[in-house]
Amino acid sequence: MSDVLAVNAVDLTKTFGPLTAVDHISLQVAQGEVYGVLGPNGAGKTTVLRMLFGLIRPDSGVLEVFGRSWPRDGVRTLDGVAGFIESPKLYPGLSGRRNLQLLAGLDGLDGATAARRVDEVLDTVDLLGRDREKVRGYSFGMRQRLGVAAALLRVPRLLVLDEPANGLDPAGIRDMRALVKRLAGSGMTVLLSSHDMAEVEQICDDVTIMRTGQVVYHGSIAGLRDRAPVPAHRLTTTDDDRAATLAGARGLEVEPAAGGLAVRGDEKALDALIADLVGAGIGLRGLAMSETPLEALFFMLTERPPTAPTVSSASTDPSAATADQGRHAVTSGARR
Ligand SMILES: Nc1ncnc2c1ncn2[C@@H]1O[C@H](COP(=O)(O)OP(=O)(O)OP(=O)(O)O)[C@@H](O)[C@H]1O
Repeated sequence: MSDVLAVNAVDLTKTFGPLTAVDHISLQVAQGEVYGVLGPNGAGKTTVLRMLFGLIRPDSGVLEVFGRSWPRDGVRTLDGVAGFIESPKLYPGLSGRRNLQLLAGLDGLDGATAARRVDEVLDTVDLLGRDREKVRGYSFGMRQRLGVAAALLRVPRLLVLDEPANGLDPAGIRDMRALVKRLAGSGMTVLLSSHDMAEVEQICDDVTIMRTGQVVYHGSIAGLRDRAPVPAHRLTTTDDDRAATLAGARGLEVEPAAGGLAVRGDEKALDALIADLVGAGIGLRGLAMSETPLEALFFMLTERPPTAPTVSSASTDPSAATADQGRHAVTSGARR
């Protein structure tokens, strides 16, 4: 495997009229890496992926895929790249298998090779057994997995998935995550966009977090964990007013929340609060973490005022790049 980056985006910017959808973003995805681009709706994730797939052109900046770029290499930029943006394009009136056979034919695979590859990829995405049914009858999750199968037909070096679990039910999310993990385990480079911190945490090695077109963090998931704040707990008691006073006295941040109080602060202080509640004769009806530490950090990064400084820093952690060193990658599954 060469040292060339799977994706190297430097200072990428894209505007739509007055809106700067992607604002001087940089990011690098090494070969073999599972890289997440994370952000809330409208952060600019899909716009980055569209630029990678050559569906739109950046206003400025450089975007290389395995060392190739659209202005220099045209459609060869997508050699070894597969995936899809938003949802895969499939023929609903044809079976899953037939869809894949057509695509294999378009890619010039001979009959025997095509048949073997189609079987392999159907097996990989767990659709063998349902492959002769029309796509029209597939669940949304099955369609997404068929889209991944279509991408895998080409034995890509880089697989780009745009929010692959978006809109899936819990079982569909579980299956899709398991599939992406399996692919990642096979050594394939994966670039995944998501708005779900838990998904990225489970699947990715490194992440770029975007907010309104800008990078607010990039670096390793491990580095992100080190920065995560104490998560909030949802506390429900028989007397929330007095419980709030006691929480405040213990130095905990407390605010009203649906069905009780949101309490944030040191775990020892939280333990002491429980003892205080018991001592004061206040009944405890519920105490549960209402977000994970990483979710707390994600909301902090993507919902605070935009003037706030970025969380990542170059400091001593080489994996924690600053925003102006930025990294990014995006893709879509356009077949050419
Ligand atoms: N073709 C376009 N014309 C005008 N505005 C656009 C266009 N494409 C995207 N935008 C705007 O650019 C911003 C970023 O959109 P983008 O789709 O990249 O975000 P995203 O992070 O992928 O969000 P989502 O998860 O909702 O898809 C949004 O404000 C969006 O409305």
